[in-house]
Amino acid sequence: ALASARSDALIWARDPEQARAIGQQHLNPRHLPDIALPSALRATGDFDAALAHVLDGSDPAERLIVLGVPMAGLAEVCRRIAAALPARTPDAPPVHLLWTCKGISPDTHEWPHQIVAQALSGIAGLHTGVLSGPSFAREVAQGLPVALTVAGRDPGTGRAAQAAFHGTRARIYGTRDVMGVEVGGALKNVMAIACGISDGLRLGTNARAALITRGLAEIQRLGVALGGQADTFIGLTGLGDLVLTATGELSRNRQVGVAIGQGRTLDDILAGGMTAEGVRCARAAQALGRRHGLDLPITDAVCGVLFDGVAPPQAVAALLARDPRDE
Ligand SMILES: NC(=O)c1ccc[n+]([C@@H]2O[C@H](COP(=O)([O-])OP(=O)(O)OC[C@H]3O[C@@H](n4cnc5c(N)ncnc54)[C@H](O)[C@@H]3O)[C@@H](O)[C@H]2O)c1
Ligand SMILES: O=P(O)(O)OC[C@H](O)CO
Repeated sequence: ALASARSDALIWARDPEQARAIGQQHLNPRHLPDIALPSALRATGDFDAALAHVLDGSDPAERLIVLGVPMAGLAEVCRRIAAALPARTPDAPPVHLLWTCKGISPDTHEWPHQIVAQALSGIAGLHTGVLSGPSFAREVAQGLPVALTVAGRDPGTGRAAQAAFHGTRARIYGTRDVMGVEVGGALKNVMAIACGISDGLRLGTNARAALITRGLAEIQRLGVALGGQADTFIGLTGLGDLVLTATGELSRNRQVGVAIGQGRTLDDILAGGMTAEGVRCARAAQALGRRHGLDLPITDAVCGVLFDGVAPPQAVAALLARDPRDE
């Protein structure tokens, strides 16, 4: 998206072959082989050179790093940045760092901002935030319009992202509710698996609408308990991303659910190495809910089906048989 309007966009890829294909052929053969990337897009396999390129930027929009790695790679990339960043004085020009990953660490139950803080806090002039919202990578790469939200403690981070993306097909909103944005991004993946299972079982569009609506209530319940703002969950990073992921055929989390509803096993579905963050974070979401004494029935049902051998029709029957309650 950035390279559609800027000549200074540079991708770092850890695989030099991938960097060469993106930088020279303007193609991403592994993930989007049929889409021509902007000719202005440059790429490198040299991590230090990519970092130096950002530090050389003359304004905050140029000194912006966007980490497009999954949860599993976030800590490692942040540690690499911490190790490679030259010592900075408090008056050094600000650098803004965003991450796009949506999830919870399955082992430690940490949120992305906590993982980033562990690796990068205390570095002078480095401001961090999360970039989230309804955004299938394929559609972004095709240059189709997209609206996203940046959440960061420093309002300058949202402004830097707005300036960087201005003139592209991406519109950026700002908020300071990092926790609310991260809970929405992580939990919508679990709800997309639930909707996929329902659709794989051919339970109909009424059932899907019910899962989206009650799923949103569940996301908001957990998010508010963890300190997020209730309004955030009806914005782009909550309702917006939930609707996209629960209904859009491009969603990998939804695809996992559909395949399970159709009778395939999780091991079989994930054997090709697909990234489906909802699978990795469902248990952590369940554990956090229990720790806070919250009722998260759809998350419980997804965990039951994914990990505890509960048959999908049995999970549906259990959800329907719950005691009646007010909405
Ligand atoms: N794909 C989408 O449509 C989309 C949209 C918005 C947000 N997200 C979120 O962004 C994150 C990344 O998603 P994705 O689909 O791009 O994932 P992906 O699995 O395609 O990985 C993206 C890139 O990160 C690289 N990578 C993985 N671990 C790394 C590491 N330790 N160091 C360096 N590079 C590493 C991969 O090789 C790949 O090139 C996920 O959390 C996802 O939920 C994805
Ligand atoms: O393909 P998914 O299910 O990981 O969803 C991708 C993005 O998170 C949609 O905003």
